[in-house]
This record gives sequence, structure tokens and C-alpha cells, in this order.
Amino acid sequence: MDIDDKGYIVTHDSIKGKCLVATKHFKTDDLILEEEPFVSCQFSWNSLYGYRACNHCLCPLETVTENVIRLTNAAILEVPFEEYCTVKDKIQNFVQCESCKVWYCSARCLETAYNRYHQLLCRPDSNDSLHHLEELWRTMHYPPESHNIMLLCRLLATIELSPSPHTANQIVSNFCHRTENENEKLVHKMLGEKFAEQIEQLRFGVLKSMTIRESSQWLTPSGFKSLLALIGTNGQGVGTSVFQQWSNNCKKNLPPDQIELFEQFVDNAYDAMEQVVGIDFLDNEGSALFQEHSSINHSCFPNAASVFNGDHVLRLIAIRPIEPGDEINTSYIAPCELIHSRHTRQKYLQENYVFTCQCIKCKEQINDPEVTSDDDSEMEDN
Ligand SMILES: C[S@@+](CC[C@H](N)C(=O)[O-])C[C@H]1O[C@@H](n2cnc3c(N)ncnc32)[C@H](O)[C@@H]1O
Repeated sequence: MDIDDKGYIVTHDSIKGKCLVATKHFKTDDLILEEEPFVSCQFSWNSLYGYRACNHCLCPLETVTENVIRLTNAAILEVPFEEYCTVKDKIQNFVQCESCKVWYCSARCLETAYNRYHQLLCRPDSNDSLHHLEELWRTMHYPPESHNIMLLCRLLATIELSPSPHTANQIVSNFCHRTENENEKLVHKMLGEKFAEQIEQLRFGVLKSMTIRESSQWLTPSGFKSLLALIGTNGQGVGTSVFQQWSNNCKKNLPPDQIELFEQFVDNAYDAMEQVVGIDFLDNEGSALFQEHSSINHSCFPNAASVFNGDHVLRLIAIRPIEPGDEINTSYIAPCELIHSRHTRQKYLQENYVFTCQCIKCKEQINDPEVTSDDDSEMEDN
């Protein structure tokens, strides 16, 4: 055990592997940890469909009015209380990569991205093999998106450009240890029925697009499979939304007599957005790998939740009191799905994450019947 004074330690459990355990008391809503990702990337379809986010930190690059016009297909053209839009004052800081023209929210993000991975991935020519790889990925992986080939490329580029490639390779290896068989099942889950042929297409696509020296261990057939599986199990979804930021600001700052107008507008806007893009497609979305956060196991009775506040920085928040010695857990299942039976939850986790859940709730319900109730079947179908 490496004891530190952060309020948590990483321990090891013989079944679950690494675990995050509290060393102090956290009350509900306390911040447990805040973490920048090792690597993050916007999803391919999300970017292609014009969800404008910083190419490094994923923060929104459109104003709330531009966002509402886009998501309602111009059914709504004006947004009240625009002064609460956080993006308006930042537009003057936006910068483009001079070569490939992707946008960043600031010169700092551009510089960080360039130094960490972008100099190896910057491709002004839309006919370049890296763009072809991304197109190939899109033909294999339709929205709603959960995984991302460009995250994998950024990861490899980060190793290549690291001042210590050995340490960077070690960090990547530490994310999750699995058997070849488990990797195979996970990649099958990510890519679907034609996975065996697709995985090789993707591997060749990466080899053709990037000059690999320091990270070549990940480009062998089995190395590539474990890299995809690693992204499948540790990839954390990241979402940002200027509309959400504006709405939170309005709730905090508007005088009581304006709240009704605000709420009416929000209801109308959500209705219009639902008709045009659907409620699953409101945010800038991507995925990321977080070193500390990746030690957190799932529980069907979680005591913590991961939240984003406008960019790719993850905040882990206590959602109920946590005592020293308690394992800190989030839920890998959407909160509204946690009411389902043990059988359904276990089946979902086995199919999507390839593990048998050993959380307190599943242990308590071990004698529950192995049946699926009617309400559960929808989750199982997903
Ligand atoms: C993001 S990692 C969490 C850290 C992991 N324990 C490790 O050693 O790297 C996710 C993996 O942890 C294990 N895991 C997470 N929650 C679990 C649970 N409730 N029961 C059993 N295994 C679990 C599974 O192997 C899962 O694929």
C-alpha cells in the first residue's frame, strides 16, 4: 500500500485488482480527486457533425446561441440572458493550428497538444492515411459513440514524444491487466461480429499512418488487441455543453422573477433539440484515459460519481458519506439502470465489461432468483 495524504490510497484485491480506498471521511458532495487525463479525444462522428470543441481539452467553442441554432436546426434563433454564456468572452483566445487548421480554446491548449501528440498527428491533407483510418473507424462504429480510434493514436503519439518513453509505456501497461481471452472478448464487444478482420484493418491503418519506434509493442497483433481492450475498459466518456454551462449560470444568478421565463425557454429548447438531434446527442463528446480514476471499481451501490465541468478535467465527487477504509466506487451502469435485478446488472457488466460484479449489493443479493423481470429486458437488449 502506498500511503499518501490525498484522502485515498490504491490497494489491491485478489479478484477486482486495483481498488481506491478512502483514508479519511468525505461528506456528500465533497471533492475526492480532480484529474487531468493522460490523453483525451473528441469522438469522430461528434466532431464531423459540427460539435465544436477545443481539439485538446474539449471545452465548447460555440456560444449558447450558436449551439441552440445548430441543435434545433434554426427552429430557435435567439437565446435570452446571453450574458450568462461563458464562451462569449473567450472567443478572442481561440487559435487554430497553422498547418491543419484544427481549433483550440487557447494558445496554451495548442502548445500542450502540439508538444504531447499533435506534431505527430497534424495532417493538413484530407487525403492522408490518418484521415482514411478515421473514416474506416466511422464505418465500423456508428453513434452513439463509446470508443475512439483517435484516442488510441494520441496515446501512441504521446508515448513517442514522451521525454521518457519507457515510463509512458509503463503507465499504459498499468491501466488494466487482462488475459488474452478477456481482451479478445472485449474487442469482439467493441467491434462486433466482423471484429477479427476489422482489428487487422485498423492495426494496418495505424501502422500506415504513424511512424512508430518507442511504442511498437502495442502494434503487434496481440499488443494491438490489448490496447483496444484497455481503451474499452478504461476509456471514460467526457461530455461538455455550453448550453448546460449557460443554464447552470442562469440558475445561480438570475433574479427570482426571471426564473419562469428561463425555465420555459429551456423546456422549449430541449423539446426542439429532441426533435432535431435527439436527447442523446446534445453534448460535445469524447473519451479519455485517467491514471488515478482508472483504479476505481464499479459498484451497484456507488458512493462516488465522476463529473465534468466544461472541459476534460475529471472531478470525483462523493454522492454519500464515505468513511476511512471504505472502497470508493462509481457505477459503470447509468444511475437510472441500477434499480434493475442483480441478474440483469450482472449480465450487462459481463457483456459490456467482461467481469462478474463482486460489489456489496451483488453479494447481498446473491440468493435472488436468476430471472429477468419485464422492466429489465430493455437494459439487456442494449
Ligand atoms: C477501470 S478498471 C478498475 C481497476 C481495476 N481493478 C484494475 O486493477 O485495473 C475496470 C476493471 O476492474 C475490474 N472490476 C471493476 N469493478 C468490479 C467489480 N464490481 N467486481 C469485479 N471486478 C471489477 C474488472 O476487471 C474491470 O474490467
